[in-house]
This record gives sequence, C-alpha cells and structure tokens, in this order.
Amino acid sequence: MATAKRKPLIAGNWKLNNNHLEAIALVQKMAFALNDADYDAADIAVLPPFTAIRSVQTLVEGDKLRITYGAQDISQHEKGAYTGEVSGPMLAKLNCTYALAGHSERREYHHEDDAVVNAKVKAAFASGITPILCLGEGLEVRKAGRHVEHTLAQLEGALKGVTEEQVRTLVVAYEPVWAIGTGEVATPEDAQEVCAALRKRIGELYSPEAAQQTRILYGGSVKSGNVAAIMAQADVDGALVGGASLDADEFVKLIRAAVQG
Ligand SMILES: O=C[C@H](O)COP(=O)(O)O
Repeated sequence: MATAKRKPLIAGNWKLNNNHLEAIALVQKMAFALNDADYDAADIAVLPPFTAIRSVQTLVEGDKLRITYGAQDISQHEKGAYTGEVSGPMLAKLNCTYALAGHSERREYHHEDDAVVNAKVKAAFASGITPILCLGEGLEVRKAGRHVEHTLAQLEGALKGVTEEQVRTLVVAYEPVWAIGTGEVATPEDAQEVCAALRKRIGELYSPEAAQQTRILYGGSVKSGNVAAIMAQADVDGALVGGASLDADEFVKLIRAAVQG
C-alpha cells in the first residue's frame, strides 16, 4: 500500500513551566529563529499552561506567526459546576489547534482512566480541536513484555465512539512512561514497534486509509541529538517534547534535526 505523506508535527509540552511573560519571551525567541523552510517542513506547536495561552495567542495572531498552540488538557464537560476545569469551547475561543488528552501525568496524578480520556478526546473534537491522545506503558508493563497489548487497549478505550472522519485528523502520542523526563529514551526500534502496532489497529478499527492519515508521535526524553533516529522510523510522524521544548535554541535545533533526513 502506498504510504500517504503525513506532515511531521513537533509539539512542545511545557508542562508546569512558564508564566505568561516567560511564555511570550520563549515564543518570541522561537519565532526569531524559525524560518519558512522550518514551517514548511513540520507543523510546530507549543502547549503552554492555561494561564499563558492567551498571551501566546496574542503574539501568534498579532505577528502572524506560523507557530500553532494548544492546551495540555481539556475538560470532558462543556460547562457547569466543575471547579478548576477548562472546556473545549473556552479553548476553541482562544483558537487552540490542539489539546492533549490522557497525558501519563494526568493519568497518574489525576487518576484519569480510559473512559475519562475517551470523553476528553470527544470533547476536543466537538469543539473543533485536534486531540493529541497520549498512550504508553509503565516500566512494570514493559518489563513483562506487555507494552504493545497495554497501549492498544488504551487506544481502543480512548477511541470509543470516535468516527473515521475524526480519526483521520487525530494525533496519537506514544510515550512510554519510563522514558518521560528520565533521560531514558526508547530505542528507535522500540518506538517503531508500538507506533506500527497502533497504526495497524487503527486500520483494523476504521480503515487502512484512515490509519495512513493519523499522525503518530513519539515522546519521552526526545532531544536534538536523538530525534533524527526516531523520526527515521516509518510509523513515527513527529515528537511530543517536554524538557527540550523549554529552551528555544534546543527546540529549534530539535525541529531541524527531526526533519532532515
Ligand atoms: O509530553 C511530553 C513528554 O511527557 C515527554 O517529556 P520529556 O521530553 O521531558 O521526557
């Protein structure tokens, strides 16, 4: 089967870093370094904390930057008595392109299970936001050799009720939990094994054509020095980057290394 061309996506998840002033400084520095060839080669996104999204929006729209942005989480609810939550319509009003759903840190520290993640994925689509669905196994599961079945079960749980049309635009991020923020990177072959299995299962659940369109990212200690080998894998379409996205010079270097090839 001919492989459709998927534009790489390099997304920087800032996690709990950068107030709105620091966010402006970081995006300005990125914008100063990036050029049209970079934007043509990859979609480039930042995922600031909620409090900085408005500042990033103002900068991006005011200067017509080709950097896209999104949120690190999205409520499964649209409105009502849900203290602390931020809804899809609120994020859409800020012109967010993406929202993470099911990041392992949300699953671990906020006890989000597959049903909640599924509701968040659907909430994002309902507001015209592209969910970046995060999946991945912990160390115990990896050691037991059950990483593929574990990640596929998370995928199936998160996609209940998601249509084929939606899944074509979905972004999936495979992030082995043991490789997040630890300096421990999965080998390119480890990343490919799971990303290929995810694409195959999307093909079985929907259609091979849809599976060829879904972008699948790898995340977990991705840096400018290791991204090229990961991106060289057939089923890896980009990276979800934590720590290395907090430094503009390193992030731009990483983006360029990711698309050279
Ligand atoms: O969302 C990003 C991932 O959790 C990876 O974080 P990291 O690049 O700091 O390991």
